[in-house]
Amino acid sequence: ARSIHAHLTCPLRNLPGPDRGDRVFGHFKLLINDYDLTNRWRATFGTNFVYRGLFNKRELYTADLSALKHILVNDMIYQKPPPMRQTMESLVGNGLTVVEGEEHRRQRKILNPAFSIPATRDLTEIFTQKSVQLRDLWLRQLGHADSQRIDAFAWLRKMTLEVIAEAGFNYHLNALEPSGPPNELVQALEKLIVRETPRETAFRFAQASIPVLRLFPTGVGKAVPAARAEMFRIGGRLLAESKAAAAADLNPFGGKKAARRRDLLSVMVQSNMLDDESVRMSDADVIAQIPANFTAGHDTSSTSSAWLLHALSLNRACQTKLRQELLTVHTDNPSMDELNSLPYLDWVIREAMRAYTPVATTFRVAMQDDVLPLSKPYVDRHGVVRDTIPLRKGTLIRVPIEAVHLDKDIWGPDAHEFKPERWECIPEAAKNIPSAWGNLLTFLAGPRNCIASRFSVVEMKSLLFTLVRAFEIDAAVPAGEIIPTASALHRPRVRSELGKGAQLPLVLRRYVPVDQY
Ligand code: HEM
Repeated sequence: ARSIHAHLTCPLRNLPGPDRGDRVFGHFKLLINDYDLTNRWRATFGTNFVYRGLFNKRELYTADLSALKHILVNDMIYQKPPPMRQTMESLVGNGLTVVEGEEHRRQRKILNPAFSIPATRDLTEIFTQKSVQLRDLWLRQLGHADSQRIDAFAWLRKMTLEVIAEAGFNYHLNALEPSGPPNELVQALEKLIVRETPRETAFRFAQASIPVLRLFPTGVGKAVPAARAEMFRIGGRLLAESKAAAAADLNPFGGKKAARRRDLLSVMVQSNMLDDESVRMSDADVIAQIPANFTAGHDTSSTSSAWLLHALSLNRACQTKLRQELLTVHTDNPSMDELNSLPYLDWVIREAMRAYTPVATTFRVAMQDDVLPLSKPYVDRHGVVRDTIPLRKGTLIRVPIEAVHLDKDIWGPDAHEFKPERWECIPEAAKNIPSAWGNLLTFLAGPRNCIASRFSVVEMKSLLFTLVRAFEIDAAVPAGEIIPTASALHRPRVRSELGKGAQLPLVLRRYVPVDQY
């Protein structure tokens, strides 16, 4: 009776939106199969609408900038949804991506120095080294041929995994080494790439609300224990090594001082040696940061870099202009400051992160009743104009990052086009987007923004710097053939080869300066 009453009096019931969906799945099955569905609903119902989640429960979509700002800034009220947290927690333990409230603030304070400007400056050498390694591997594949087709996404996955392992935890993977033995961590992560059926995904979500269902793991749930055990075993070993290195560094009789280690793990270990208890973490919590950052940083980085190359492959003029700028730098190993001094490189990255948003969606749940402010009023199902959205505790909210990036009211009629030059003078409306970087929601905003935004942007700059100076990059399939996956992270795939999963075929040619022909 209580749930029927809650349904009938739900404050979202008057919002516009699609007809109620399946009795059990609501619109859930449609949403996890169709990457464009919410965009079409948005075009029909406007900036704020209601749709149905599992068990036909009403969920809110809002792309209103004031509402989004309110949600993202008030992290104590709006938290990650239990199914999202539960899957992550079972995998990574209590790392930064999982914890909420005061514990999140505490962990974030301890981890922030590892992602500061000086720390990123030190890590740039690793970004460049790995980019050069990838460039040389591609050159070797090209051999004496005029051109070579590659799956750039598969290579970028390996390269970004190496970067995060080394820059994050001083861990050497050799994932880019084609003839090397298989690596234990790569194998652990691969165990997690499980293709779930929509039914299995729905069941996993239902497990968050109905604990007894957790006795029956399926899909990802089945793969998690083995992968988690492996990651924590490796994490424990890395922590022991990092502690030994820090101790050797402190010991005046320990012989030659170890080179100062800047990786994330070393920063945490050093912080644990300070007297201030508020910046100390237990060993278990330190170890939990390793899988937390691997999972948060690996797929996102490879996906973002893939879309960057895709954007350039479709825009030869922009690629040439970028190459001209990059060739003005007379070194193969630019510093972070040299990379940051290249304006066109910066525009290209911002524009690719806008036009091809990697993390397209995230979700929050209201932990208490609240009222969302709106920057523009909306008209409800009965024709009444409303200027706020009241919410009940437990309401799930879809944060449509991609929709904000492609909003014609914000970016103008050419919002869907890739035009780096727009960053010379962005529209006033774009300055109202809540943001942690570049007037975009790529790295979200507020206290839970991506801790590694600086790290990721410099990594992408290093990669483009190295690859665009060496290769001319073309699309291997017609433009409309590359579409995103329907997941929250939009990986690239080929429309006519969906069975192959995520991939990005590209054609490479060695770049030869005109005067060397
Ligand atoms: C271009 C690549 C990346 C993109 C687009 C990206 C995007 C994001 C987004 C949108 C969030 C917020 C998710 C949410 O709260 O719902 C996030 C959080 C996070 N990201 Fe990234 N990320 C990237 C790379 C990385 C890397 C390389 C690392 C680690 C080295 C990393 C570590 C994290 C962590 C730890 C959080 C949680 C922060 C917190 O809750 O305080 N990310 N990222």
